[in-house]
Amino acid sequence: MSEAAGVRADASTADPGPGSTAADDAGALTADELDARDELAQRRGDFVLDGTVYLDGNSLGALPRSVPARIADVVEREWGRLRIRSWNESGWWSAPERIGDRVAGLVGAGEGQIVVGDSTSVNVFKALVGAVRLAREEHGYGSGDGGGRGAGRDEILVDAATFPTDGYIARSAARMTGATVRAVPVAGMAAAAGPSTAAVLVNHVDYRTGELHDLAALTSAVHRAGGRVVWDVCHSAGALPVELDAAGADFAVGCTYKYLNGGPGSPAFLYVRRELQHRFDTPLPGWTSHADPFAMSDAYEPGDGAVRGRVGTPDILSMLALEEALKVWDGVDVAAVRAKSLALTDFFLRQVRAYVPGGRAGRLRLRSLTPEAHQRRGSQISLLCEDVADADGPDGREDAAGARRGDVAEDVMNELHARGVVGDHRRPGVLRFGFTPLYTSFADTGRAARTLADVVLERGGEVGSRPRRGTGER
Ligand SMILES: Cc1ncc(COP(=O)(O)O)c(C=O)c1O
Ligand SMILES: Nc1c(O)cccc1C(=O)C[C@H](N)C(=O)O
Repeated sequence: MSEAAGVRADASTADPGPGSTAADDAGALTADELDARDELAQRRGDFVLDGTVYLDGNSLGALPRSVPARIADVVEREWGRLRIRSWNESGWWSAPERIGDRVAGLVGAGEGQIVVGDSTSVNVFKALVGAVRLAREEHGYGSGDGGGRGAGRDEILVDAATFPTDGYIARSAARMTGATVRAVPVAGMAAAAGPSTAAVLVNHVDYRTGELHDLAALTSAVHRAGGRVVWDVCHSAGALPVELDAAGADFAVGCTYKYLNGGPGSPAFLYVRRELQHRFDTPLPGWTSHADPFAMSDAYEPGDGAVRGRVGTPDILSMLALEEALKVWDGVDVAAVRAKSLALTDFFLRQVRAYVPGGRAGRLRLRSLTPEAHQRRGSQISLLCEDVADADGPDGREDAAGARRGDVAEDVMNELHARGVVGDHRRPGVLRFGFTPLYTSFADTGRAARTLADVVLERGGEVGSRPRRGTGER
């Protein structure tokens, strides 16, 4: 048995910290025991993995084994031999809605409400402008861009910690619609929504900290204020139950290359709630969203249903890679994925705390930015890693001259990569570890925690001082 696999995750010796929810049955089990009980364990074989511990599926998911052969078939047979016939005979034309329905099942949406295509950034634009236009129409200000200024419903609230692209696009959407943007921390968003709120744009899980926000409660609050809400579910789709329909979400966007494993740059998705679809006034009314695209008419007449979210020709190769990748979800219950995700992140935190007691590793300090409470935790753990011997404060900040000093977290992550543990680093000072329950094992997780401890203790000047059996290892 490897050392990592033999680590006992004993909640009584690890220090789970205030508010911890770690004292569960799993707390007394080793990685091997947890892997033996894991009902998703056999899914790991569906992916191409090597000897590294891959904890970066929240940026780019691993390759499902069946994708290369499917792509070869699409290229050689569907494109190479069937050529133009494939738009109909191979189902290329209807792929955005067909694959949208497959994604729908993973994000709590009924069929006919999701279309796959474009990037998340482009879909944020469609959804946000659509939401502003809808809110204005509902409040009698007309849907004309710019027509709402001063008349009310002229504000877009954006998650203050948003992934940057959402904020950039929101500011452009605001300029186009004559609205203004206000950045608000998600915790204050419900209170901030009011009579001037047209639309609210929120990340379901914070990409930097891994904090999970309450989609249902915030959606209700925005609705009570008369606004419309757009959820960015990039970091929750495929990681935890999203429940778009049940929450009454208006719009949602998400990417498919993270927990859905669609591949680099795989198409994103757009959800428009069924009752709103006929009033969705897209700012990008491309020809493939037309009611009769091949009429090639001068006049735009929007199609019905999810098709209205389309723009131009679908990116078939990426889209069909995604469709194949989604087959790993056949027979998988998202609730089981969530349960395993929480068990993995609990296990990781317990192990790190046991190996680096008090988060102190000589001159380095580790502190979790990810909420302890399960209902507020996504599927990643973010650890702030600072060099406290640095008199000017946390690494990575700008000094008085505006120069960015070295970020010790970046060095630590580079060293983790060199030792076969792949997470990522976000400035300043954040080590991110994403846990994809379909292919991450508890043995992987134990090895990652142990390697992290080795690296920070060495870097912090406490070489070789990691407790070898601090968590009750056998
Ligand atoms: C929350 C979030 N939104 C949007 C994006 C950007 O998506 P894209 O680059 O596919 O447009 C990302 C990641 O890149 C993200 O994490
Ligand atoms: N989309 C990415 C890319 O094209 C290159 C590198 C990283 C990404 C990411 O997805 C980053 C990710 N959204 C994040 O949460 O930081």
